[in-house]
Amino acid sequence: MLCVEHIETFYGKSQALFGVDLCIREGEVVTLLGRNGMGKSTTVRSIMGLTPIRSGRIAFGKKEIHRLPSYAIARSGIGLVPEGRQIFPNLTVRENMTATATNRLNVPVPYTLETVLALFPRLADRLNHLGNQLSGGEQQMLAVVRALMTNPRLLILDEATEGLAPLIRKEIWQGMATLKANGHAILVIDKNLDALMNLADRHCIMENGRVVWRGTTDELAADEGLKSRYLGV
Ligand SMILES: Nc1ncnc2c1ncn2[C@@H]1O[C@H](COP(=O)(O)OP(=O)(O)OP(=O)(O)O)[C@@H](O)[C@H]1O
Repeated sequence: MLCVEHIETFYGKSQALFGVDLCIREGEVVTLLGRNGMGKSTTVRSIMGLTPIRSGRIAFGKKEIHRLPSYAIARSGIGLVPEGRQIFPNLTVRENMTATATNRLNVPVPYTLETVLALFPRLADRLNHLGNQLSGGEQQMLAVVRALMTNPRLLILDEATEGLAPLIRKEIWQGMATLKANGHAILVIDKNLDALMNLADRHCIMENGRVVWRGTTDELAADEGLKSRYLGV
């Protein structure tokens, strides 16, 4: 579904990615792991065209996307929940959910207010509140819901649970587990390794702009050294 092949990305003269490869198949949940500053967000920014790659190739389905502007990449079916929950603060929760809702890819059963609220029931009581009246966790759920309302084929979460209370985090992971059970493909970056081990099929560990390890959850669980070496846990 998503195929990232040997991409190199720069910030000005400074190279951040050195030949990153990453593949996500239909229905798969894949993580990008690694300490701070290793290139996880840059990989996501590269996929979304926010920091265009300098070399390599990115294909989504049958289409090459790496030369497209980021709005066109999003329209091709990738929903990003970026770091720092960028919801509309002066729109209500309901308006936030419907403002960008679309079904461009003609998904047979598109998300509706009801189906996304079933994933995050907490938001149902808040429909008429303004975005800026929500707690951080509720804003993050709203950011996920807003991405889902565009009916993406792939959802990307970049640090979606950063700084949230454990209970709220749990609710977000539960929502993600339901999405996975429904066959949704998800790329997830998070520091919450236990939750990721429960959720994900495969993991890629990044160090200094390269993927230095990839494997299944069982393989990651079996290798304590890996965790202390690359993840600091
Ligand atoms: N806007 C930017 N301008 C210049 N350099 C940047 C910029 N954003 C990131 N970098 C650099 O690119 C490298 C990769 O950073 P990136 O944010 O992708 O890492 P990360 O693994 O996502 O870490 P974090 O968890 O801290 O977000 C780092 O060396 C970082 O300093």
